[in-house]
Amino acid sequence: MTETLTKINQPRPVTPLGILVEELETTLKLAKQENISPELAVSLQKVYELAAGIDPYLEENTTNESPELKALSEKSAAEDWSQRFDDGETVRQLEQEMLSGHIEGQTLKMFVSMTKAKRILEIGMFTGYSALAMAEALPADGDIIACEVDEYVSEFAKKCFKISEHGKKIKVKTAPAIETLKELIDAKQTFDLVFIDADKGGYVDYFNLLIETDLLAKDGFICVDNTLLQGQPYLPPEKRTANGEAIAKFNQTVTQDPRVEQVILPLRDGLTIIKRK
Ligand SMILES: C[S@@+](CC[C@H](N)C(=O)[O-])C[C@H]1O[C@@H](n2cnc3c(N)ncnc32)[C@H](O)[C@@H]1O
Repeated sequence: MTETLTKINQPRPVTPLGILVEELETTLKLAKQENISPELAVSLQKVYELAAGIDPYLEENTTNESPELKALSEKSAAEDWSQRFDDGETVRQLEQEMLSGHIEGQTLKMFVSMTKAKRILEIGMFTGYSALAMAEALPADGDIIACEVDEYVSEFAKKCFKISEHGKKIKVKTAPAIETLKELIDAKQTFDLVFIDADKGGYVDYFNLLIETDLLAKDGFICVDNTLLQGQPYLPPEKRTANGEAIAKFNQTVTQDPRVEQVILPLRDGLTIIKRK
């Protein structure tokens, strides 16, 4: 491995749990400067250890990612995304934190195996981690259509797919996802599993298109990422960003929709699983 690939920037916390652990570290530091009771000190330490131990424990006890996924993840972390944006190579500011990673990738792989999905649609590919993770669980004649709006990151992902025997199952569509979805509907395409992980403001439209057409197979599943968006949907509404507001609206839309049933898994930044009733 080259020196550049091993020099990995540490991702900032972008999940409710990651943010909670960071806040607890600050709380502990502040508490140590105060004259707090030994009971409060013990209690705070216990709260911190309970929260901070979860992610490392999940990492330790989840099947390792493949060498190809590990390489893709390291290559994505080593890329200077701010520079690519400043140079006009990407159409928006991308960041390594967008990548789903080991635990979510393995979860998606499990869903593909459990549902015996053969056709997958991904809306929002970035450097291709989740697409390749799902491709690894697909049978040889399975396929994934991966939608990505950014040309630079599409090419980045395609290069990573070439080093995996499963990469050939992934077909990248570089265009706004809504256009690709409409093309797929016109072409009467149907998917067993759809993973939504793109612009949060588009989630409601993607969901409605999937449910109202045959794009989602009759007994198909939709997985939706970031549905806890750093805690914003359940924190005071006045503190929400535009993305937080979009996710709060999306969750409410799904909850009130009588055509579907769903569950939000508190995995990473929240992963919702939806099926038609
Ligand atoms: C969170 S990342 C996807 C991460 C990826 N699924 C993974 O697990 O590694 C979101 C991606 O969606 C793309 N995107 C944003 N808006 C889009 C749109 N309207 N159509 C297609 N892709 C879009 C962004 O360029 C970005 O690469």
